[in-house]
Formats: sequence, structure tokens, C-alpha cells
Amino acid sequence: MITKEYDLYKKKSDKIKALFKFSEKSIPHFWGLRGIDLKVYPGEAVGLIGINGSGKSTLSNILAGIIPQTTGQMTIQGETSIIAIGAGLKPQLTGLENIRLKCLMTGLTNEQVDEILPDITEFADIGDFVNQPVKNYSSGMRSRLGFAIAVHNNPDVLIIDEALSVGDDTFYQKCVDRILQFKAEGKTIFFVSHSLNQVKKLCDKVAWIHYGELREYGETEEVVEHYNEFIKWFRALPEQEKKEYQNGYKEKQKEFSVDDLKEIASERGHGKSALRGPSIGTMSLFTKIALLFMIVALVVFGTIHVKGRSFKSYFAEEETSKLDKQIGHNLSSEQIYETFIG
Ligand SMILES: Nc1ncnc2c1ncn2[C@@H]1O[C@H](COP(=O)(O)OP(=O)(O)OP(=O)(O)O)[C@@H](O)[C@H]1O
Repeated sequence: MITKEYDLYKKKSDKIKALFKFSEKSIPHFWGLRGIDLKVYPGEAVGLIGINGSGKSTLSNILAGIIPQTTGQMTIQGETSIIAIGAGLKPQLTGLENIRLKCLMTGLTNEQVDEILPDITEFADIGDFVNQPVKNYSSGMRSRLGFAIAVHNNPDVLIIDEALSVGDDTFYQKCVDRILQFKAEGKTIFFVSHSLNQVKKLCDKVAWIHYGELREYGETEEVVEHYNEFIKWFRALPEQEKKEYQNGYKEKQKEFSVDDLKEIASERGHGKSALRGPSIGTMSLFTKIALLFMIVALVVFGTIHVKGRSFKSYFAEEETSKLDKQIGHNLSSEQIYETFIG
């Protein structure tokens, strides 16, 4: 059961303060995901649908290992690769440099990159722009480059987050063909999209994420139909009711707690392991005290051993150097002779 809790810091300094706060009550929280359970098999393409802000990108970033979940265990067999518009591309580097960087990061050697480079540039088909910094690319070009790199890295799990929505028809068809080829090879695809037609065309199953919850998971036709019914119902609501509906869910996302999660886990028959997680970003009281102690110790140690010398010898030397300055700058040679020698 995957959850993702975001801290809604108002200022950057609040982030640092929060590390040492023994009560986190003053920091507002927001649960982007509230207990997502999914079992996906090799060769399956799963669509992730939902209204804006429902948690699709949060889930796909967790699946790709870009951000950690707050609680829950995730088992992925194989390598993942995510394609989101411009995700992971360095804007200052050229297309070619980005290709090389990404490939080296996946463990290829420079020689291996040289071999697949022509295939990647041919797939991306962005012409001379491949020599331009990515910051000059249009969103379609970024998507082309990102897609070309990701598919040539040959991942076991491919995550596509809205990356097809910005490409033109020719590129879209090329990507669809490659995705279908991946599926046939037994790879798993997660496909985030607002285009229900694309989802219907590509996906075997669909997960409908609704304000951080998994509202429905099943066969594509059925889930898309229910989602469409919801959209129709929602659009027909008067503006005031729409707002109330949205605010009600947002409030639930703010007030969600580990107790709620425990309740969901027991309803679904999960053991305690479903509640465990990487717990990155939260520190236990013991860790906080230990960290504070280490910082104090470092400061004291650093003060006592200034510039590699003990506190006493450092200040003795400081005094001598002051005297040297006085000798050099204020006293004449006769005065020096009289003061120190004569
Ligand atoms: N770093 C963050 N800090 C705080 N809140 C965040 C953060 N990232 C996402 N959120 C919130 O989590 C919720 C889910 O966001 P997410 O981007 O996953 O939604 P989405 O379904 O992909 O939306 P869209 O369809 O608009 O792309 C949103 O309410 C968003 O404001």
C-alpha cells in the first residue's frame, strides 16, 4: 500500500527547522497518495487516469524511483525507465550530450553509446537540433528526445507520463508501434494520459486515481466508462457544489493520518509490513538527538582545533602575528632595536 506524504513548507528555511522540530504539528501535510495497491504483470500495459492533481505523476515518479514513497513496499522486477516531457534532460546540455549522459548513467560504455547513438538520433528525428542545448527545444522535441533515449535503454518497465500528448501524429504512431513491440516482448508499461482514446488503444488495464486513492482498477473499457460517467456528473454540478466536492477531498488529503492507513490496511487484510516504508525525510527522536549531538561535537571540535592546531597554540600564534605586524608597520628599526635587543 503506497502512500506519499508531502510537507507543505512555506519557506525554504522551514525545511531545515523541521529537521530539528520535535513536534511537526506546525507544518501542514498533504497526502498525494493514500494507500495505492496494484499488481501488474509482465506484458501488461496499465493506464493511469484521473483528474488534475489526482496523483498520477506522483505514482509514476515513485514507480520510476525518482521520489521515495512514504510508506508501503514496492517490488519491481527489472529496470525502469520513465518518459515525461523533458524529465531528466539537462537543459544546458545539447541533445547529443544528453543522450550520452543518460546512456552512461545506465551503465553503457562510451563505445557502446557510440554504437547506439545513430539509432537514437534517427528515432528522435529532430535534425540539427540534436546539437543545440535542450533549453532551446519545443516540448514536442523534448518528448521526442526523451522517448528515443528511454526506449533505447531497453527497460523492463516503461513509464510514459503524458509524453505522447505533445508529439505530432507521425511521432505518436512511431511511439505507439514501439510500445506495442515492448508489450509483445513481455515488458510492462505504465501509461499516464488525459487522452482516454490513447489509453483505450494502448492499455489492457486502467487504474483510476482519485484524490490520492485508487478509485478503481480493472479492464480498460469498464474503468474508462466509469471515469467518463464521473466526469459527466461532475461537469453537470453547479460551480459551488464543484468547489465543495473538490475542497472536501483536498481536506481529506490534508487530514489523512497513519491511523487511517492502518484502518485501510486491516480492511484489505494487509499485515503490518504494508505500513512500513523507506521513511526518508522523517527522523525519529533518537536520530534527531544524535544528529544534534554530532553537530555540537563538530562545532566544539572545530573551535578547539582551529586550522589543525589546538585552541591555545592558535591564539598564542595570533598574538605573535599581531606583534609581528606592530614591528613591521608601526615601529622603526631603531625602535625595534631599542625595544627588543637593546
Ligand atoms: N513536491 C510537492 N509538494 C507538495 N505537493 C505536491 C508535490 N508534488 C505534487 N504535489 C501535490 O500532490 C497532488 C498530486 O500531484 P500529481 O502531480 O501527482 O498529480 P497528477 O494526477 O499527475 O496531476 P496532472 O494531471 O495535473 O498532471 C497534487 O495535489 C499536487 O499539488
